[in-house]
Amino acid sequence: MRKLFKSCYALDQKCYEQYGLNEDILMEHAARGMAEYIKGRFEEGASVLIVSGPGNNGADGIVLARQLFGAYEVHLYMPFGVKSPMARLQLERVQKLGISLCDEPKEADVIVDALFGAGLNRRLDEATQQLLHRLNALNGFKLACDVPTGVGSDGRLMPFAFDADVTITMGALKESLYLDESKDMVGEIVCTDLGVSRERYEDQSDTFVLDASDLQLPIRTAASTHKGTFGHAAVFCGEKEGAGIIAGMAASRFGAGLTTLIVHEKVSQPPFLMHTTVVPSSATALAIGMGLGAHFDQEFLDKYVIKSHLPIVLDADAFYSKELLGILEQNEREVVITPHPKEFSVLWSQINGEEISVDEIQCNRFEMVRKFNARYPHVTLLLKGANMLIMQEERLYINPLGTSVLSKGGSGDVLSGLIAALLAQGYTGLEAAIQGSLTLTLAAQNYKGASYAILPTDLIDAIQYLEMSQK
Ligand SMILES: NC(=O)C1=CN([C@@H]2O[C@H](COP(=O)(O)OP(=O)(O)OC[C@H]3O[C@@H](n4cnc5c(N)ncnc54)[C@H](O)[C@@H]3O)[C@@H](O)[C@H]2O)[C@@H](O)CC1
Ligand SMILES: Nc1ncnc2c1ncn2[C@@H]1O[C@H](COP(=O)(O)OP(=O)(O)O)[C@@H](O)[C@H]1O
Repeated sequence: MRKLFKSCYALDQKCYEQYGLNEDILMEHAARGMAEYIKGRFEEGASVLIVSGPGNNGADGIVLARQLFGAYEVHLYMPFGVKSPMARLQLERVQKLGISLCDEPKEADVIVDALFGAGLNRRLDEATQQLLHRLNALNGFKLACDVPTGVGSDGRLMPFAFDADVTITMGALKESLYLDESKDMVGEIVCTDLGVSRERYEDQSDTFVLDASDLQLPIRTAASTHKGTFGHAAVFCGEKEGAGIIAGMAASRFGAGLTTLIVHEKVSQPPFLMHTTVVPSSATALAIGMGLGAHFDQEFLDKYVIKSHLPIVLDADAFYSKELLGILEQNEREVVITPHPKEFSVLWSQINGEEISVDEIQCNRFEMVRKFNARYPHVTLLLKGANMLIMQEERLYINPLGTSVLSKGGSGDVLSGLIAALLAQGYTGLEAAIQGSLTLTLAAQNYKGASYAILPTDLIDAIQYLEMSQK
C-alpha cells in the first residue's frame, strides 16, 4: 500500500525548508530516476528524443538529456523555448556540454515527454495538441516525466494527453494519475525519489494505492473447525436470478462455510448452494440488490433486511430503493455499498435529491466519494470503475489493478459475493471491500484466456489459484 497525494508542492517545500535541499538537487534526482529506467531497458547507443517544455517539467527533461548525453544518442527538442529560471539554467549547462537542439521531433527508440507536468493549468492550445498527436504517432517507447502532458492536476484530460508506456513520477504518487480518465494515458506508474527517501519526502496522507501485496486471503489455518466456523452468507436472488446465483457461487468459493440463496420461487442453483424463502437464523451476512428487481415485497424486506443487524452488501437494484437505502443511516451495522457510476448517480439523487450525471461523477470520482463519506463515514463505499475507489471513515483506497477483462456483465455480482463471503467470516466492511476488490482484480489478471472471453464462472474459478500465485 502506498500513499497518494493531491499535489507534491508542500512536500517539495519541506525539502527546501527542513532538509536544506534546493530545486537543482531535486531536479538532478528527478532526471536520474528517468535515466535509470532508460538504462535498465535500453542498450547504450539507443536514440532518445526528449521533448522539453518551458517550465520545470521541461527542465527535468533537459537534465535528463545531460545525464544521457555521450552514452545515448540524445535529441533535445524544445518547441516553446524556456521560461522558468531553472529551465534556463539547465539549458545553459547542456549547451556548454555541446548538446544542440533539434528542429523537429523525430523517431527514436525512446520518446520522453517533458512538456508540461504538475504545472499544467489550462487546456492545451492547438499547436500543443498537434505536437502531441505527432509524438503519439511515433513508434518509440514512450516515457512521461512526472505526469503525461495533457493530464490535468485533477486527472482530467485537457482535452487529450501524451500516451505513455510509463510515467516516471517525482517524489510521491499523485491522485491525477489514478482517475479513470487518465488510466489509458499514464501506462505503468513508477515513482522516483528526489534525493531523500520516500518516507522522509512524504507526509501523512489519508489516501492510499493498493498493491497486489496487500492481498490477504481467508486462508484456513486452524484444524479443529466445521462449516459453521466460516460463517453463513445469505444472498438474495431476485427477478434476474443469475446475478444472485453468481454472487452465491463466488461467496462459497471465497470461503463462506455455508451459502444460502434467498429466493421467492425455486431457482436452478448449483447443487452446493442451498435455497430458502426466509433468511436462515444462522446467517452471518447478507448481500442484496444483484438482479433484485421488484421481487420481494416491502414487508419481507423490512423484516429480513432492514430490521436485521447483520453485516450487509448493497449492490445494483438496491440503489433504486429508498427503503433499502435507509440502511445507510444504521450506524451500528457493517454496511458495504458497491455502485458503478450510473448506480452512484441514482443513489446520489435518492439521498440528496441532486441530479448528477455519470460524466460528472467520472470527472470527479475522488471528490464524489469524499462527499459521500462526509455524510456517511461509517458506510464503506466502493465506487466501481477502471480504478475502484474504496472509502470509509476518511480513509480512501484505490485499487488500480483491474483490467478491461472485467468489463462484462456478472463481474460485479462476483464482487458482491466475495465481499459477502468475507463479511460472513467476520471481516469488517472496509477489510471485506478491500480484499474482495483485490481478489476480483487479481483473479482477472490470472485469467489466461483472451481478453474478451471471460465469464463470471472463470473469475470464480480463478479465485481458487490465488493462494498459489501468492507464494
Ligand atoms: N520543486 C520543483 O519545482 C520540482 C519540480 N519538478 C518538475 O517540475 C514540474 C512542475 O514544474 P512547473 O511548476 O514549472 O510546471 P510545468 O513545467 O509543468 O509547466 C509550467 C509552465 O507551463 C505553462 N503552462 C501551463 N499550462 C499550459 C498550457 N496548457 N499551455 C501552455 N503553457 C502552459 C505555465 O504558464 C508555466 O510556464 C513537475 O511536474 C516536475 O516535473 C521536479 O523536478 C521536482 C522538483
Ligand atoms: N476496464 C476495467 N478496468 C478495471 N476494472 C473494471 C473494468 N471494467 C469493469 N471493471 C470492474 O468490473 C466490475 C463490474 O461491475 P458491474 O458493472 O456492477 O457488473 P455487473 O453488475 O454486470 O455484475 C467492477 O468491479 C468494475 O470495477
